[in-house]
Amino acid sequence: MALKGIAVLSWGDSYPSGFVSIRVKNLNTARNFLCFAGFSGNRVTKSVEDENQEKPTIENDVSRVLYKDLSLTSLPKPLSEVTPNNDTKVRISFKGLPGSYSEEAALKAYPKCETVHCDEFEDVFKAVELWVADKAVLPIENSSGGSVHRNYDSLLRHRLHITGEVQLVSDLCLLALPGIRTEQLKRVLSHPQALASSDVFLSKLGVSVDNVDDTAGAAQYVASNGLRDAGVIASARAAEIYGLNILANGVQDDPGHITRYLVLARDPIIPRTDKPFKTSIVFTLDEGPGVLFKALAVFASREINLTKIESRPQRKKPLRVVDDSNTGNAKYFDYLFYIDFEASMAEPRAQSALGHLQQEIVIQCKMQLRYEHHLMKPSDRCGTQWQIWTSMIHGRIPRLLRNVESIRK
Ligand SMILES: O=C(O)C(=O)C[C@]1(C(=O)O)C=C[C@@H](O)C=C1
Repeated sequence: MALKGIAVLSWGDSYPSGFVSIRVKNLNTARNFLCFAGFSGNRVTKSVEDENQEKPTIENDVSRVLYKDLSLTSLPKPLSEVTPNNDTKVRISFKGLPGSYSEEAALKAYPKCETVHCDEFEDVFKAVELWVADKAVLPIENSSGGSVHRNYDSLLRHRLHITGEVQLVSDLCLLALPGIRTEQLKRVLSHPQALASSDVFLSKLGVSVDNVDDTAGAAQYVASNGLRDAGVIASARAAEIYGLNILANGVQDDPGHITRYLVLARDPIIPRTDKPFKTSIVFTLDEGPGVLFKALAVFASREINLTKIESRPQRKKPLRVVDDSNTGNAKYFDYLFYIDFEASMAEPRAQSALGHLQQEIVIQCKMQLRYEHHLMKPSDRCGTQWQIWTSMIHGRIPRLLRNVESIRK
């Protein structure tokens, strides 16, 4: 596994957010229920960094591309090197090459950050877990393709906390080598999502399409191989970095095509009420009529707005009844339900909603919130990751840390 390249870029904003993890267990059915929750601010409101900073230049971008590979085997880095202070930049890991939309999202959130590009989503998480990066920026859904399911699944397998959210309107461009005209293109390379999002435009072009891992990777590939018959769907920044021309911009079918990214960190933030917060939870429910309805009603009855609901099969126990014998037994998938709602866990209505969910919808459940009291060092990361906040809210201490670990595997 290799993390390739580090970049320094600009702009952004960050959100206050914290992260909550809830775990519930239905003792009646001996079925484990897990809730897993987070906070994230629901919109970028203000840059945390000085806006009068030096803007990115081609020289900076090229040097970024030329950064030598980072090997995770040499990690973790000493704390002093990775802890941002007045003199050091926040390091943000993302999937893709410099010039990808994920990097743009990282720069939107943290204008002066140093970006750490990773080949795989797993590496994006690991970069933060191993202290190569301070935070990660991860696409979680987009307005045309919906949820990025694998990243929902990955959230449960890793120890990171959701601490913010960034939304990026992607202006998709058609790029090609200098001197190449649109009529000369026989194929177009890009990330499958970017290709899908510009389907109408590409159909009119009458070209074949090739999937590549990320939009900037496609730009780099065409540029470095001198492919004269190939175009790329990528950002204007990718054109600048890899020396391609922009033949057309705004080629996405939906002009307002938005990708929503999560900001992940090793430490959660403390829930507050002075800014808009979003809380994310994940749980499983017992089978039965109206159970999901009752679970959602705990929010509706408190006028808590839900912004997202997603369900994913529970991998460790995907089926409730397994019967291929045609005897009439139904097969049920066991699902994890992910819900985002607009409220801070510092608000009594959010506490009471989750308390209600815990006490009445999911019987005898346990709940815990992830909370970090102090800066973690690599050595005590595991031990302090799961500080108990539940006792402050619910007057009891969760006892199921072990099970929380197991659902991640
Ligand atoms: O390939 C990139 O540039 C990415 O950042 C990834 C990604 C995605 O994962 O959805 C982000 C936004 C674009 O619309 C297409 C691809």
